[in-house]
Amino acid sequence: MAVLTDHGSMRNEPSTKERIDMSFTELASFLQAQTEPHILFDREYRIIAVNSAFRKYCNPKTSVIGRTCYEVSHNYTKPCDYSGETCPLAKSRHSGKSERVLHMHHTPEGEEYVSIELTPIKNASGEITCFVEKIEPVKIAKGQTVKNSLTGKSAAYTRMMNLVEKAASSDINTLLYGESGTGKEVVAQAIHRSGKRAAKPFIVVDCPGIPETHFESELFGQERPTHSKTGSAKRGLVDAADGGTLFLDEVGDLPLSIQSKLLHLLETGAYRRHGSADLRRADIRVISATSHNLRKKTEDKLFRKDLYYMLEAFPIPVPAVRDRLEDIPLLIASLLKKVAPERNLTLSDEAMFLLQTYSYPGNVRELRNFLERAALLCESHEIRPEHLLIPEPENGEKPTAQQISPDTQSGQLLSTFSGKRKTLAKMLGISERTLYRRLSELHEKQER
Ligand SMILES: Nc1ncnc2c1ncn2[C@@H]1O[C@H](COP(=O)(O)OP(=O)(O)OP(=O)(O)O)[C@@H](O)[C@H]1O
Repeated sequence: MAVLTDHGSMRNEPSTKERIDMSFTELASFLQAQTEPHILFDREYRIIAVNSAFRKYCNPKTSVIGRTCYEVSHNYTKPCDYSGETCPLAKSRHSGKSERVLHMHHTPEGEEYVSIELTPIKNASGEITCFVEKIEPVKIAKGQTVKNSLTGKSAAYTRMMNLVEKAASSDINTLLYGESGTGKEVVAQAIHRSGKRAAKPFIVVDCPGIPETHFESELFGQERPTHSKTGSAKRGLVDAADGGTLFLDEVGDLPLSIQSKLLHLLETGAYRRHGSADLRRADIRVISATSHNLRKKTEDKLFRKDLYYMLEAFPIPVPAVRDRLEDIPLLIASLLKKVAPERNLTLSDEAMFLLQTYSYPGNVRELRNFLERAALLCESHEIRPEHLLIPEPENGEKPTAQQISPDTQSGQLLSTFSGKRKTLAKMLGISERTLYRRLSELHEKQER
């Protein structure tokens, strides 16, 4: 097939058969011509070749050839799926097809999310001989763990990040739903900051916090009273958000009387200040959040159906902490930088164990509270269990070795616990030898 090259001339694109017959050298030369970072791997995760764009992106101090992708990109000693992440190579080896995933990579600027497209290369007998990986940095999540932004690399959080990235590239009405404290406002801010309205205001409407009698004037503004000489007109939040984003937090609490006016604004871009007949215009993007079942509210006639469908054009579930337990160590690191930036606090293995086995009904907010309190109570550099004041589990049960399976909290803990295995065994009430046996059983189950 003839295709147009970057320089405007025509060249022949190799047929599928020719591609399959390509030697590694020819593949490496193909990669070199690509503008995005590309890597060529063998089946054992070892890097065979990289292009110049990859060297620029990764800026390695020593050669990466012969090293593994998980070591170079993640500083891991084992493939990503052993560390609780999705591994595109393992997926592609299994499916025989191209796989696309969002991953967090180590780069000279810190950790950043990248979109990975991995294509298996097959020989003439149809066997996969190597893989080509294309890496595209994702703007939305740049510098997640170091900046005041989104933190997480679990499967549930990565699924959300994929949607967040898409929402940020458009102006579509977005509804974030998830339990209280999961970080819906943080996600809304990230969408705003990564979109084309980033330089314009991000205005929060705290729906439960505004009394119904004041809602209209707060949201749409108040005209100057006709007979008043002293009073002045008041700008509303819609006006303040002009050009930017209006974030409707707990939108289910929006009074019914306001819902029709908001619907009119969303449909026409026009609204009236309270006490005025003049139409005003606002160019806003709306992101809403709810921790309640909004659909149920529409069935109970507490929320207008037409407004619900308008607001939920692009729904994004924000996962609860219990559905992304492997993110806890990352969240702790990120939150400690916020709550005690000067102190370089660390956690004892026992404290880490407690935080990784708690159920978090209050989600990230609750984790943040534990750490804020611990930072106050802890006078040294190490947070210990007595500084955390974690409530006892309601049923009084501590995790046991018997509960360890890939989908239980203890199973997750085994894969992600960052402290010493000796402490973990002690906290679980088992010997180190049993712990290692459980761990290898777990890996075997995950491999299948
Ligand atoms: N991914 C994250 N990384 C770091 N901190 C986070 C993250 N998500 C949430 N937080 C912190 O958790 C707290 C709660 O976040 P946020 O207010 O966004 O949650 P919410 O879901 O909007 O809560 P609510 O439903 O109660 O309004 C905040 O202190 C926020 O800084």
